[in-house]
Amino acid sequence: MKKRYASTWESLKEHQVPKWYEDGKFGIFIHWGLYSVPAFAPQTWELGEVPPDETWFSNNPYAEWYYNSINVGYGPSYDYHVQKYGKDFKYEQFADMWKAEKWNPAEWARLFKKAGAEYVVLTTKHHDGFCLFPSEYTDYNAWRRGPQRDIVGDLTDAVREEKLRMGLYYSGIVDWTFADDPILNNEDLFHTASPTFAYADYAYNQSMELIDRYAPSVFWNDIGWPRQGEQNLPYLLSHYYNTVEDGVVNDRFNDLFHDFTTKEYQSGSANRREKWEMCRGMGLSFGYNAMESDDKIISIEDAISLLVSTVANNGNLLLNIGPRADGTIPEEQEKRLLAIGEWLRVNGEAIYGSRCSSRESIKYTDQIQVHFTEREGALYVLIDAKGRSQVAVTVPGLRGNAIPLDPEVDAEITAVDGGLCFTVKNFGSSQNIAVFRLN
Ligand SMILES: C[C@@H]1N[C@H](CN)[C@@H](O)[C@H](O)[C@@H]1O
Repeated sequence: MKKRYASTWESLKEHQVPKWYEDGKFGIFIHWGLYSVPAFAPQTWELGEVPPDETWFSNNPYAEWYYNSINVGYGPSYDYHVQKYGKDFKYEQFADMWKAEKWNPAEWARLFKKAGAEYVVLTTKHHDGFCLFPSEYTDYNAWRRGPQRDIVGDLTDAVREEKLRMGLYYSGIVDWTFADDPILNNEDLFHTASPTFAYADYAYNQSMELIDRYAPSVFWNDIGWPRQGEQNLPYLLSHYYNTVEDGVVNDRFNDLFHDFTTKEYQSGSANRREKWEMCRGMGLSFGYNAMESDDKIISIEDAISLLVSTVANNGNLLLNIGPRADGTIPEEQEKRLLAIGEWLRVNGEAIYGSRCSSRESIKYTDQIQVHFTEREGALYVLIDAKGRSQVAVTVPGLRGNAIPLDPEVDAEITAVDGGLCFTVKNFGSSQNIAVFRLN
């Protein structure tokens, strides 16, 4: 019998994180929109590396923040805009330059499948207010302008064709088509955040549109929810769960409710006792930044290391791609997705469907860490030896027979006082992260 949720916080708190989300572990985030046309941001810091103050916001590395970065009227993006497009060029003009002329949603979905992802989360409306779906509440959308397609619907169909889960991102509290005072600190961010009841109703109505039309498996709200619309949330969320029984929501609803908590780069905190998700771009930006070349984005080894450390601590990794305006995925991003998929094809037994072990990760040095996961009664030992071709680590409290999941891994495991010593002489194709099943 399908559970019905009442529009009360008490009823919503009965919602459990669905098994697919606990098991899935790895998702692909996609930031695509008008900002993909200029595709520019200075390469400065990771979120959380510096305070969210004027220095951050006037040198914002997030290319999807291009509107605000030029709206502040100074800084690298403003200078770039004036030089490339001219002082009088309005951001809204990008709506007729974005054509997505090479976009093939089925190709994207096949790549995400090969990458080993279990779910996808696409921006439906980012802070700039441009919608990637035919909203009844604004003509500022990809059906009427630019691509003249239902981007959300077309990608949802393609993703589900590959038997992956489709999630939708919505910028709940920030929409620069309603309020666009320049943002130079977090106070501005939450003040500027569309301070009207009219906007609160708009956000509620568009969220209902997204739920009723696409039934997303993830409703990924960003930054917060309009204060004036907080009283709408219990109904909105109960409607979501009554529509999408195994749906999940994140923790960006003004700390009022969540299924899982979120980290973003170095910002946010993770508690291994509850489900959380780590999101980041491959470089410093979520939207495509044409300045971010192959040597400026996360290495394959570090991406897999992040996946392993996140999963071992009860998290999911939502790794972002920033497609070009024409609908192609930059080769350096595709290369990383395929390499992660390759690693998961060999070592995924320790990842998918696993659960956090009672054994906490062990950090021997900055380069050498050992993580643990458990699945179906087996313990998995994941040895991450960043940048090393060989390694020998003693893991306390282990005994028994350890088998490498990758037959190309050349390792010796010997019983020593109170533990097992793993001597890995060759990591094979496993990117310096060797996984062993302990029976
Ligand atoms: C996933 C990221 N979330 C931040 C807000 N923390 C956004 O400002 C950013 O553009 C991106 O969408």
